[in-house]
Amino acid sequence: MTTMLHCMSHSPLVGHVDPEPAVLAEVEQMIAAARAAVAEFDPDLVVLFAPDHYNGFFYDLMPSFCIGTEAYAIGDFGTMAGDLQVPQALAEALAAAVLEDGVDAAVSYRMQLDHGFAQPLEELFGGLDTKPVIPIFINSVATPLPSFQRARLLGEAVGRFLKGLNQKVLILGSGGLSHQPPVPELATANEHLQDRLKGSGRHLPAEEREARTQRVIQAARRFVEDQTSLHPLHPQWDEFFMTQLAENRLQELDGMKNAELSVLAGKSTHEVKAWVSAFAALSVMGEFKVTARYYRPIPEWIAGFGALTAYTEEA
Ligand SMILES: O=C(O)/C=C/c1cccc(O)c1O
Ligand SMILES: [Fe+2]
Repeated sequence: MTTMLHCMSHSPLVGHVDPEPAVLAEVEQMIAAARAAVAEFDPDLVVLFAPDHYNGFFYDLMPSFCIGTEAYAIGDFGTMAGDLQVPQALAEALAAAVLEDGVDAAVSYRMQLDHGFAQPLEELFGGLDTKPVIPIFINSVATPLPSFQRARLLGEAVGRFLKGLNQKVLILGSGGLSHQPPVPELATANEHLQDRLKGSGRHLPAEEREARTQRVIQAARRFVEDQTSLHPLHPQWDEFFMTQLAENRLQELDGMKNAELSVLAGKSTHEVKAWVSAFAALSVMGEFKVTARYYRPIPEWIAGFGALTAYTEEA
C-alpha cells in the first residue's frame, strides 16, 4: 500500500501580513496542487506531526512528544477552531506501540491545538474533521527541547506501527523552516508572562489574546522593513535541510545540537523536527521518492516557507 507524505511550513500571519500578489499567487498555487494530490490520494488516516506555541502545551507539564486521542483547535490568529476527528482506539494503540518501541511519548485525551495543527488541515482538507487524524505534538519552543535524533526515533516508531495497518496513510509535518517570531521565553519573561507560560495562558482573556496577535503582526511588519529586527531567515540552511530529507539522510542531522540550530537559523527553526519525524515515519514504510518541492523565504510571514511531497514506491 502506498503512503503519502506532505511537509509544509505554517504561519499564522497568512492573511494578516501578506507578500506581494505574485508571491501569494505562487504559494496558493503550490497549496492548491498539494490539496489536489491529497484529494486524489484520499487517505483513510492522517498522522499529523506539529508543534505548539504556548497555546496548548505549557511549563506546568511540558512533554517532548504527545499523542492526542482527542483534540480540538482553539482558532488563534483566525485559523479554524473546533474538534478534530481523532480515531481514539487507533491513537491509543499507536501511543502504546510507540512506548513499547522505546520512545516515551505522552498522551492527551484533551489536546489543545493552535495554528500549527489547524493550518495544514484547513489548507489541505478545508476543515479540521473531514478525515480521521492522529495529532502528534513535538515540543519545538519550550527549552529544554528534544533532539533531532529523538524526533527521528519517534517518527520511526510511528512508521513501524503504521506499516502494520492495512490503511492508506497520509503523514503530515507542519512547521519551520528557519524563523524566529517573537514567541515568549521563560528565561526572559516577566512575572505575569511566566505565569502564563506555566499554564494560565491556556485560557487567555480575549484582550490579552488580541494583544498577543497584534504584537506578532507588528513584528512581521517591522521584519519586512528591517530584516535584522528578528533573527534573519536562512535560505541556504533551509534548502540544505530539505535536501537531507529528500535524500533520506535523516541520521546525518542527529549530530546537530539544538543550541547550534537556534544560533544558525533562529529559535523556532526547531519546528523542522515535525518534518524529521514525518520523513522518519515514511522511511520505515518503504522506499520513497519526493515528487514536489517548494521554497521561498517570506519575511511577511516570518518564515522560510517550504513544502515537500513524497510517496513510498508501490511494492
Ligand atoms: O504563535 C505565535 O505567536 C507566532 C507564531 C508563528 C509566527 C511565524 C511563523 C510561525 O511558524 C509561527 O508559528
Ligand atoms: Fe510555528
